[in-house]
Amino acid sequence: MNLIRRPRRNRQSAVIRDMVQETRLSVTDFILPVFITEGKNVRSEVSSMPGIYRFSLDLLLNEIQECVDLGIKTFDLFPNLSESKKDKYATESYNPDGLYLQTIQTIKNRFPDVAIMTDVAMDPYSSDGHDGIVENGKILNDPTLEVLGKMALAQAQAGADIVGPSDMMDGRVGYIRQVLDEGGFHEVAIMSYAAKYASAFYGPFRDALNSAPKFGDKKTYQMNPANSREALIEAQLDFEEGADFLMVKPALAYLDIIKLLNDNFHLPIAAYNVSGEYAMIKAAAQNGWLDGERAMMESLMAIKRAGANVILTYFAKEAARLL
Ligand SMILES: NCc1[nH]cc(CCC(=O)O)c1CC(=O)O
Ligand SMILES: [Mg+2]
Repeated sequence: MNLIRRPRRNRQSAVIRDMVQETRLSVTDFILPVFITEGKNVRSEVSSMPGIYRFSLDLLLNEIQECVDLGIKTFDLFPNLSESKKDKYATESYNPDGLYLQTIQTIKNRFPDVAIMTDVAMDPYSSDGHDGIVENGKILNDPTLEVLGKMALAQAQAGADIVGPSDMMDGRVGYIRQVLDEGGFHEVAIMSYAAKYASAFYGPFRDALNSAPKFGDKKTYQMNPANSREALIEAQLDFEEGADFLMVKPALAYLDIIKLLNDNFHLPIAAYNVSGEYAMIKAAAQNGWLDGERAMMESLMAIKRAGANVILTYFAKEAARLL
C-alpha cells in the first residue's frame, strides 16, 4: 500500500514510543490517604483492601518515613474511632487531645516538609454514620456548618496544610474559608470535594473506618452518578466560594467529569481513586485474573490523561516504587 500516514512509525521502538508519550506519571502527583487508629503498635489490615492498614501513631511515623523516602510528600488522614467516641454532633472531631489532631501535630513536628491534608466531615465521628447532624431522619445542611468550622479551624491550628471538606453539602467552602481567614490561617488551602458521587465504590473505606451510615444512604447530599452538567454547577460554586483545588470522586468511572472540570476551570483538578477502585484491581490480581501492577499503572495514567493534576490513591506507595 502507498500510505502517506503510518501512525505505527511512532510506535516502532521503545525510544520513539517514549519520546512521543503524551502523559507521564510522577510520584509528585500522588496524595496517599492513610487510616489512623488509637492505641500503640497497631497495624491492622483492612480486609477489603489488601496491603492497606490502619496505623497507630507510633507505627504511622515509620510508614511516613518510608513514603517520604519514596518521594510521597502529601498525606490525607482519616480516623478510625471506637464507637464510644462517636456522638450526634461529632464533638470528638475538634477535641485537641483526640487522635486526629494529635496525629497531625506529631507528623508536622517530625516531618516539617510533608504536607498534611485533612478530611472535614462528620462521618467518622458521628454516631449516625452520616456527614451531617441528623434530626427526624433528615441530614441538616446549615446547622452542620458550625461543627465543620470548628473542625477545620482545629485542624489548621494543629498544622494542616490543606483541608478537604468532603460532605458534598452546600456552602462548605465559603464558610470554612471565612473561619480560616478569621483565625489567621490565610495560607491553609481548601481542596473541595466539588463533584463527589453517591457511589458504591466507597464500600471498603467504610469498612476501614467502620463509618457506614446507620440508616438510609447519602443520596440527598452526594451527587447522582447519572449527572455531569450538575458537576459544573457544584464546581462553579466552590470556585466562587474560594476553593484552591477542585476534586472529582470516584475517579475511574468519572473520567469524563475530570475532563469536564479540567476544560472549564483553571484551578488544579484532583481525582480520588477510591477504596473500591483499589479493591477491584487487588481482588482480580490476587485471583490471577489480571496483572495487578499493569492495571494499576494504566488506571493511574488514565486518571492523569483525563486531566487530573493531583491523584489521591491507595496505590501511591506501590506506584512510587515502580516509578
Ligand atoms: N467523608 C466521607 C468520605 N471521605 C472519603 C470517602 C471515601 C474514600 C474511599 O472510598 O476511598 C468518604 C466516604 C463516604 O462518602 O462515605
Ligand atoms: Mg457543593
